[in-house]
Amino acid sequence: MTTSPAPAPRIPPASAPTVGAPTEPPDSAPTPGFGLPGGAALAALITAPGHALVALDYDGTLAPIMPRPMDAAPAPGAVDALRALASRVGTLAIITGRPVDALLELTGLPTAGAGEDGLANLTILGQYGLQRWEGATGDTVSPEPLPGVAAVRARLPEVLRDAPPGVTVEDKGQALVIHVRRAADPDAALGALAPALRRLAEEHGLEAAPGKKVLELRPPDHDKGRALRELVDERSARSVLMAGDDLGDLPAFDAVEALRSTGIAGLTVCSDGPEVPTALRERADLVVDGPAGIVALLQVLAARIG
Ligand SMILES: O=P(O)(O)OC[C@H]1O[C@H](O[C@H]2O[C@H](CO)[C@@H](O)[C@H](O)[C@H]2O)[C@H](O)[C@@H](O)[C@@H]1O
Repeated sequence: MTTSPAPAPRIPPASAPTVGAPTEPPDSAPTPGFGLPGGAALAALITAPGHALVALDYDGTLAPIMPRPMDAAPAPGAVDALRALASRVGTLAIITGRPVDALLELTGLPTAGAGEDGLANLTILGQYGLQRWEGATGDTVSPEPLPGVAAVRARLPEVLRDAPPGVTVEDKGQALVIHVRRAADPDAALGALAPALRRLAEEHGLEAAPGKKVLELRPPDHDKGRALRELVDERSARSVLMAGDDLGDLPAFDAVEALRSTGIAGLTVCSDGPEVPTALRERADLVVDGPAGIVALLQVLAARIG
């Protein structure tokens, strides 16, 4: 006989400020049902916020999924919640597949002199950690793209010659994303294109990483797990929260679990929705209802930290 693990506690957005673990007094035991170790991490985050690192994915977590990438604006209240939390925790990070410049444009966060705007503790790790933006300075560090990216870019028109209408390419400079969401049958389109795209990526030293109605052709050896681990080490964080919604966030969930074994309290949060992979939902300590639920959680955290 097999048994399923108990589902993670779920906090609906509207009631997040009044129910569940985030409203527990910091010095109380975790809410029954909101079990350790996630509850311990939440308590640590609230009682010692200066040593906490809060990391958030963007698409599907801080912003609702949209048909076109350029339309994915932050959820209502998300930017205000980020601002509120940035001045209250040791490190606030957005760890995203997006390029830094696209993220700054979508969120409207300042591009320079951000420290003056209460965002000194905000770090953006773009393109799965390849790029880095610091709120304290407004500076972005971004390496040269791998040569394989240009080679793949040149070959893509030929590989996508017979792709159905609605298949598009997002060129991120360091990576190329094939989007099928606007095809008549997205899953069929991706199924038909994926083998050739995977071969193309492999030929040029890139990896093909699946996501929500996309296949990303991107440099290997950079994922959100590595990005999160390195930031936690650098900041000597004692507690870490990671929130995400897609397969690209799983390595960061792995990192949180590995960090727990080193004594760092960790909490994984799933921003739930119709396309969230089961593997991610099942791994989360806490499940909230999409970006609205994430915003409510961030608001509660900011309020509890005070
Ligand atoms: O790590 P993330 O911040 O979640 O970024 C991952 C990818 O997200 C974007 O694609 C996803 O969101 C789009 C807009 O809602 C949607 O149209 C698409 O189907 C989703 O897969 C983004 O376009 C990619 O570059 C990111 O890598």
